[in-house]
Amino acid sequence: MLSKREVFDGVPEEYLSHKERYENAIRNSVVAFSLVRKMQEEGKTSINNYRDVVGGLLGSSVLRDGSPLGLHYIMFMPAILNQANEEQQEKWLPRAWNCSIIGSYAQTELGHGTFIRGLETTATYDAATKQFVLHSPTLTAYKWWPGGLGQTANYCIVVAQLYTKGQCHGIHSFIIQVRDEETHMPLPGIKIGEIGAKLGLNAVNNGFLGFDNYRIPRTNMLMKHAQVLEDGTYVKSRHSKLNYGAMVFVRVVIVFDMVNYLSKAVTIATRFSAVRRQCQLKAGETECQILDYVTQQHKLFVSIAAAHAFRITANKLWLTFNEVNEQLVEGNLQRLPELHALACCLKAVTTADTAACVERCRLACGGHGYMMSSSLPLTYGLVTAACTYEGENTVLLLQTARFLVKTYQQLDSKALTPTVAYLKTAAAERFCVGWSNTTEGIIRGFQVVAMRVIIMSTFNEEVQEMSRTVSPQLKEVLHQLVDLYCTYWALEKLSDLLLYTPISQKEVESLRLRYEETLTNLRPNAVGLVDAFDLRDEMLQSTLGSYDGRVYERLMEEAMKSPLNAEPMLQSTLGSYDGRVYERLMEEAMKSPLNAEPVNYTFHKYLKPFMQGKL
Ligand SMILES: CCCCCCCC/C=C\CCCCC/C=C/C(=O)SCCNC(=O)CCNC(=O)[C@H](O)C(C)(C)COP(=O)(O)OP(=O)(O)OC[C@H]1O[C@@H](n2cnc3c(N)ncnc32)[C@H](O)[C@@H]1OP(=O)(O)O
Ligand SMILES: Cc1cc2nc3c(=O)[nH]c(=O)nc-3n(C[C@H](O)[C@H](O)[C@H](O)COP(=O)(O)OP(=O)(O)OC[C@H]3O[C@@H](n4cnc5c(N)ncnc54)[C@H](O)[C@@H]3O)c2cc1C
Repeated sequence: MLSKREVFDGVPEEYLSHKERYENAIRNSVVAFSLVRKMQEEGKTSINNYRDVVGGLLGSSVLRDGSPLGLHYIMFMPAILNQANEEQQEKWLPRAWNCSIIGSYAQTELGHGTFIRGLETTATYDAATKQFVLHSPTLTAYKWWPGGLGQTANYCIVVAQLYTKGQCHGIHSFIIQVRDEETHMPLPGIKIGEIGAKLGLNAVNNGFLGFDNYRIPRTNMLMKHAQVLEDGTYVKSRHSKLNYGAMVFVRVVIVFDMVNYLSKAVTIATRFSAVRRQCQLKAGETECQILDYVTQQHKLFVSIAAAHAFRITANKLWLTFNEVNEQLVEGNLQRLPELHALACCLKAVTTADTAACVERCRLACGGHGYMMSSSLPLTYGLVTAACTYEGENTVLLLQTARFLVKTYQQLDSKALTPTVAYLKTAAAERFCVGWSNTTEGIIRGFQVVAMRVIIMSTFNEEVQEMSRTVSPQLKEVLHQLVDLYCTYWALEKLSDLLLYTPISQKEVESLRLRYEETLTNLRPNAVGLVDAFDLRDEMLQSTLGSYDGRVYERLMEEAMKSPLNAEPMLQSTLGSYDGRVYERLMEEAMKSPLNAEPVNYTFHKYLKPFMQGKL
């Protein structure tokens, strides 16, 4: 059995080189995912329910800056489940599930990420040989970003423009072997490497991939929805967007991911705020806990409420995802647009809010929040990436807007799907809804705003669910969180409410008072509420947020681990750009020490034994 960090034991990741981080990540990942394989063998996890197990590992301290094996579970396997026919699933899923092959998901190119109908990689069918010819016609056609592709994966799902009989049929997915399973060398016609250092997720090994007339069997096109017959005849899918299914799944999973990161960040900041004493409320008194300042409560408490709101929302979205997918299996596509719009909206809103809240948690901790040892900068780097990947937030909100506008236009002619039924009520009240400073009144106000601007998603609090399953004391606190979350956003979006609802100045003033009262009411339970997230110190990995409150001792212990305290200068800086973006990006990528060698030693020492089940 491998020891967790046999080479770099005791040296925090921040002090490892780019190459050492990758080697460390491979070592930690094969140890971590050997556990998943053990759980498979014991029947404790299966292909259809491994989300929580893998999610727990990917959010854990062992893989705190991502994993080169993450995309294998997050997109490679779900894409096979979602887009391969039964015969293809029988061939590929068992090997993917026991990790005898490691996959990635290659859709984005140097030149295109959002506009996927503009992707340039081509897959041209050759009926004479019953093969597809994959080709990257330009540098901008190179796949760029796929997680794990740099030095780790030997297969990947590639999204390419399908050509057969001289006609283009748009983007489709193909499963493609990119490296030799024995030697791990790139196969002939494959140009592959890693893209270089990033703001965060530097253990993910994001890669680039170019094809030079690379041939694959016809049966490597994923054919659950659309097919190409042996003679080159194209059979189209029931719905052109069924091929986009893998992205919908990941957007749903990202909402759960945000709950984990937001809970961690606000636990760290709230506990630190209970330990940290700074300045006096009254001259001559002892310095007070910074958690007693209303300004600190304003910074932090809405994040506690948001973590609960996002968790309830994520669970509801997961239920909707499964409901709609069961209907898709039966051929009922009616709710697919609603699921797409929901997944877009909630991925965009939860990632943007979480990134803002995590940054606010860092700022609430003063200088100590800026230390890597606090874990807040690392957490920010992880969540801010989610605002971009799996669909850039602006673009996804536009997709939701498109769905809401279409729904509004069909308001009188079409039955509304569950999540937009409120539009009928808001319309019926002809926007003259009376205002009340209650949770229900605020939600109704936002429904009216949404009705008017048709781009606000509404907030669907599960208050009833709480009243059935919690004690009166807990219900009171949870109601305080609901109140806080609603009054916070009512005050944040006051301009919309003033524009579109009859809220009066007097009611705004009482709303403000109510907000501060709620902060005060929540104060006694603030630490208890973050303790309730039940995040162990090993998960938080933070000098500021440890359960025992020994903040200063931990800060000093961590500082003494810096090699700078043991020896003189380290590090150097990188060159700057001259405006030739794609060529410069590729040149910079090639500077990565990982690309200096065709196969990193960790393949033969760790990855290959892991894939062969010998670990
Ligand atoms: C399982 C284990 C999990 C463990 C947990 C792990 C924890 C870690 C969690 C997360 C880590 C995630 C790591 C992810 C790494 C990143 C991967 C990537 O980034 S992969 C690449 C992602 N790329 C994108 O998302 C591209 C974004 N662009 C698009 O999606 C599309 O271009 C578009 C913006 C939607 C536009 O598409 P298109 O031009 O084709 O459409 P339009 O012409 O605009 O027409 C829109 C109509 O099409 C419908 N539509 C669009 N998309 C979909 C869809 N996905 N599903 C259904 N319908 C769709 C839309 O409704 C419109 O319909 P109409 O209005 O015409 O009726
Ligand atoms: C950490 C990380 C991991 C990733 N992993 C993967 C992976 O494993 N596999 C993969 O295939 N991809 C991956 N990606 C790529 C990711 O999916 C793309 O970065 C994302 O889709 C955005 O595309 P882009 O970067 O080309 O930006 P662009 O599409 O060029 O967008 C740039 C900006 O232009 C604006 N914009 C673009 N289109 C519009 C529009 N229609 N309306 C208004 N504004 C617009 C937006 O402000 C946007 O931010 C990853 C990205 C990151 C950051």
